[in-house]
Amino acid sequence: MLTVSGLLHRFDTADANARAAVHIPELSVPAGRFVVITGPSGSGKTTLLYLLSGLLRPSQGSIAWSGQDIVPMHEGQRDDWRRRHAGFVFQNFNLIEEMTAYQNVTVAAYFSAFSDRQVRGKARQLLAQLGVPDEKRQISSYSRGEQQRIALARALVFDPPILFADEPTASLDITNSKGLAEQFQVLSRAGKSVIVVSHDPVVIGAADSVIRLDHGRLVALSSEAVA
Ligand SMILES: Nc1ncnc2c1ncn2[C@@H]1O[C@H](COP(=O)(O)OP(=O)(O)OP(=O)(O)O)[C@@H](O)[C@H]1O
Repeated sequence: MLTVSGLLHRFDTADANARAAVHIPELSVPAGRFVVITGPSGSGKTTLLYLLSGLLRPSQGSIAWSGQDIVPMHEGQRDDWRRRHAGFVFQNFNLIEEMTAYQNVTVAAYFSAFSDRQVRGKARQLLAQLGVPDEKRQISSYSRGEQQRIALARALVFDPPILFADEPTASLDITNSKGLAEQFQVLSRAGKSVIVVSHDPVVIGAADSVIRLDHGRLVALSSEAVA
């Protein structure tokens, strides 16, 4: 369960009258939902995603995941919270070119509490499940759709309860976009909270709830799941 209260973020901290990039008085989302954040360019979508995932600390307000407010946490505590709770998928995949698919999925294991064996098994299982050929070749030789699925496998390797994605289908064709949107549905049905910034009608159409922003404010909610 996500509960947001009095959330406000200004990038220009010197000017108290500067327009807030994000201002959301109240929002709550039950756990295990596939939620899309959409809206025009500059409306605050990425800023909201970064706030909800603890990558950015708001100027004011609280952001509680399962009752735990991440805003008062020190940076190290927030890093630790993210490691244990969140996976990320980005528009440009952010994969390491010189590594294989499997190495990309397992690279963060060095910094985790998981055993090598657990991570190795999970990585192979995810690559197989997502239909990515697990071969010893460089990332650049994989198709864009395969690269995004490798990035998804990497985000899921520690089995986080929350998945964040920022425009994950922006460089995919319609078939791969549909495939990824279906994966998000599968993950949310399995109990994960999936929070995705997207303009893509395919992704928006697949979501349980849609949060529409304009000038940093929530202007529409598509479902009663979000209140
Ligand atoms: N680091 C920053 N410093 C100052 N202003 C910022 C910063 N990051 C974002 N902004 C501003 O905050 C507002 C919201 O930006 P944000 O990137 O969240 O919008 P968006 O809806 O994700 O846009 P797009 O769809 O174009 O990616 C914009 O006016 C942007 O210029």
